[in-house]
Amino acid sequence: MSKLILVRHGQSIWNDRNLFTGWVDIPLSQKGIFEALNAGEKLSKFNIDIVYTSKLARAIQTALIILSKVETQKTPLIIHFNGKMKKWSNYASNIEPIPIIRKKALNERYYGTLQGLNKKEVGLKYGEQQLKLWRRSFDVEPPGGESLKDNLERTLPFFKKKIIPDLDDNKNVLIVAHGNSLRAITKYIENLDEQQIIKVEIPTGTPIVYNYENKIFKDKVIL
Ligand SMILES: O=C(O)[C@H](O)COP(=O)(O)O
Repeated sequence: MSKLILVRHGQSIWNDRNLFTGWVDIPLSQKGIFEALNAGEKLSKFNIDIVYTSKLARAIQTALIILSKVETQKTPLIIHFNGKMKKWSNYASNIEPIPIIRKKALNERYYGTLQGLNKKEVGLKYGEQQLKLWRRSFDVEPPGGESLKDNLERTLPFFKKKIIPDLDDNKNVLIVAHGNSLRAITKYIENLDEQQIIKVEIPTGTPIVYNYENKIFKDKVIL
């Protein structure tokens, strides 16, 4: 049996200001740093074998803070896949690494021209109903951006191709990502339909743990 742990990054500076963020690469707020530390404390006794994050700083920052709290002799190691960084930085003969793999597939949903706008002001300008459609419908795209369906179509192939095999290999996997990329994964592993996923909210800095055995996700616990 293996474990899958999902964590949405801690609060970012733009979460705090209620701005659409998407792919804008905003770091954690002070509260977000505390949330990440708190998540790390909750996960301190977990034996984490591999970590996946998005390419965005708020997820990477959260993952590194969590790993600073995990009690292990292993060494967190950010994996680089290109050029000299690949050749020169992944050398780790005497250490047992916890590889940290950063992938665009796990990025937040791209919010298009809404990025940087205040969510409340968008609601006042376009109406609450439109705001809700842009934020929580399954397949309505925000202007120039990705719907949850689009997000799911880039996140799930990666999840199935790379992360499921790790779980099948009995590795305990931590994914630190975003509200919508984690909703996409949740839809798949909990077998939710398009109506059910609309209501799912993923809180910041809160570990969600599943046991995985014989291709089945079970025993969900929110820490
Ligand atoms: O990108 C953002 O603004 C948030 O991280 C997620 O926003 P949402 O809850 O409006 O989808």
